[in-house]
Amino acid sequence: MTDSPAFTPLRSVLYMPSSNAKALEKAKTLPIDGVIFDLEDAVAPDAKPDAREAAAAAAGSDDYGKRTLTIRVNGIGTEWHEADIIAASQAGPHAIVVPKVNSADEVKQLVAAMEKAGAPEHTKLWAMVETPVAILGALSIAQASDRLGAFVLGTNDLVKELYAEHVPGRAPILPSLHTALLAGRAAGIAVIDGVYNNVKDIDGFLAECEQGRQMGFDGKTLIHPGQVEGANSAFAPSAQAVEDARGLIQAWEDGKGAGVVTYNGKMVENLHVESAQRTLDIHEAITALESEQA
Ligand SMILES: CC(C)(COP(=O)(O)OP(=O)(O)OC[C@H]1O[C@@H](n2cnc3c(N)ncnc32)[C@H](O)[C@@H]1OP(=O)(O)O)[C@@H](O)C(=O)NCCC(=O)NCCSC(=O)C[C@H](O)C(=O)O
Ligand SMILES: [Mg+2]
Repeated sequence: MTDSPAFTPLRSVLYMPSSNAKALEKAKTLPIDGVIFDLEDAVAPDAKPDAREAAAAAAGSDDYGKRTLTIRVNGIGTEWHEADIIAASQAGPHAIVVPKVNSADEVKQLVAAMEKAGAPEHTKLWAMVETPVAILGALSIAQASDRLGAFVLGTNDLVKELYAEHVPGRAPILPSLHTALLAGRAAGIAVIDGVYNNVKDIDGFLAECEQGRQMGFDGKTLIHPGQVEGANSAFAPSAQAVEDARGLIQAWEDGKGAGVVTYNGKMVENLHVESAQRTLDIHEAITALESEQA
C-alpha cells in the first residue's frame, strides 16, 4: 500500500470477493482507481476466515501500486465483525469499508475499535449508507468523525429496504442518493455511487455512470472488470472540459481583477474559476495515477 496524494481519484472502485484468489490476482493488472476486498456479501460464511487472511495480506502488500486499497468488513453485530475489524486495522489499508452504518454513534464506536486494534492514521473509515435510517441521519453520520473519508452507496440494500425496484434512471432512490450526496458534500468527504448489477448490460451501466457524474458522485463502485473502462471515462473530466477549464482560468487572469468576465460567451465569476481549478486538479491526479499504471 502506498500513500495517497492530496486528491485521490475514485472513479472506479472494484469489489472483489476476498475468497476468490483469481480475482485478487487479476485486480493487480486492472486500471482501477480503487479496490474493495470484500468480506461481506460476496463471501460465503465458511470461506470468511480464509478470505479475511487473504484480504489483509493483499491490502498490506505493495502489489497494487497506487490504487486505493480498502477492506469491506462484515457489519456491526455479525459474528465476524470484531475479528474483521482487528485484521483490517492491522493490515492498514487506505480505508475500512463498513456496511450498514446507521448512526453517528456507530461511526464513533467503529473509529474507537479501529484505534484500539492499532489502525494506522492513514486508514480511514468508509461508511456504507444503504438503509432508510442511514439516509435520514446522513448528515450526522457524515460529520461524526474526522476519520470518516467517504460514503459508499449500497443501492441493492437500499432498494430492498425501501421495497422499491431497480429501474433505468433510478427514480425510486433518487431522493436517497441526493440526500447522501448533500450530507457528504456538507462534510467534505468523498461520495461513491452504488453498483450496477447487470454485468452484460454495458449501455445501461454507462447511462448510470453518466447520471452519477452529473449528480456529483466522485465515482462508482463496480463488480466486474468489464465495467472499469466505462467508469474511468465517465468520471474523468473530458478533454473538452479540461480545455474549457484552462481557457476559463486564462480569461479570468486576463481580466486582471475584474469581478466578472466572459469565456465563450458565458459569465465567469470567482466560483467558476474554483470549479475549473477543481477540474484541473482531478485531471492531474488521474494523469499521475494512469502514468504509474501504464
Ligand atoms: C458477477 C460475477 C460473479 C461474475 O463472475 P464471472 O462469471 O466469473 O465473470 P467473468 O467470467 O466474466 O469474469 C471474467 C474475468 O474477470 C475476473 N473477475 C470477475 N469479476 C471480478 C472482480 N469483481 N474482480 C476481479 N476480477 C474479476 C474473472 O475471474 C475472470 O478472470 P479471467 O478468467 O482471468 O479472465 C463476478 O464478477 C463477481 O464475483 N463480482 C463481484 C461480486 C461482489 O463482490 N459482490 C459484492 C459487492 S456488491 C454489494 O454488495 C453492493 C452493496 O452492498 C449493495 O447493497 O448494493
Ligand atoms: Mg449492501
